[in-house]
Amino acid sequence: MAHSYSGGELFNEVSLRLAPGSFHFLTGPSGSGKTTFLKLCYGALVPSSGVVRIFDDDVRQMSRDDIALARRRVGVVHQDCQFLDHLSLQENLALPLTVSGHEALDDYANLKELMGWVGLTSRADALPPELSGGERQRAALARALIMSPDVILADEPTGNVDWEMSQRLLTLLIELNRMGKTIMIATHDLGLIRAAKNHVQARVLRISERRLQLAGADL
Ligand SMILES: Nc1ncnc2c1ncn2[C@@H]1O[C@H](COP(=O)(O)OP(=O)(O)OP(=O)(O)O)[C@@H](O)[C@H]1O
Repeated sequence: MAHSYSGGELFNEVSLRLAPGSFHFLTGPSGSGKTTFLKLCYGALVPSSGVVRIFDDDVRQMSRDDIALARRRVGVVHQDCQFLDHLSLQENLALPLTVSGHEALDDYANLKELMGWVGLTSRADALPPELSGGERQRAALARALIMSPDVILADEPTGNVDWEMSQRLLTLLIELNRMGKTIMIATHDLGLIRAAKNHVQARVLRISERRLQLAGADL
């Protein structure tokens, strides 16, 4: 698969399969294409050439409805964690359930349980602008989990938080992987990757010179 924007080719000859239950890190310099790669993985972009399959289906052959259905199985933790500022945190998190008319949360009995899991019970009624950076990051993770996804793609989930909070978020992501979820984390933070490797078998991929390369053990 290859992808270009009008500014030029970002990567070519990229080939990757995210095996169910695997844990991957995606790293590379700023602007190398990490966010773009994640967008290709969840069907927000189609590749300029080659094939991207989401759960075995070729994105190009999928209707918008097919992609929307597949997207329910993929939780995305966005870099900029956008929330609706006039709704409480709890209301924001419930939105995907309301919009889809579905009751997901299979791994958690209810929204309260999920909020407890990410340590945000006491902030349920807060408005998003009232949350700290770390609370927003945990809220973004919780929102990605509402539809009980099989795969979690996290774009810099520990950006803008201190080391202790990034460890807390990492612990949550490792716990999700132990529950059987497939995880891919795009990050600049090599310290985070090193910390993770003490607890989970993770492959580290690096976008470099328009290729996706397996990073060496010397990270
Ligand atoms: N929609 C777009 N149209 C044109 N160019 C884009 C678009 N989105 C991203 N780019 C460009 O593609 C390149 C890769 O962007 P991307 O956000 O994927 O990189 P990144 O590795 O995630 O960067 P960072 O680490 O800074 O978040 C950048 O040069 C960016 O300006």
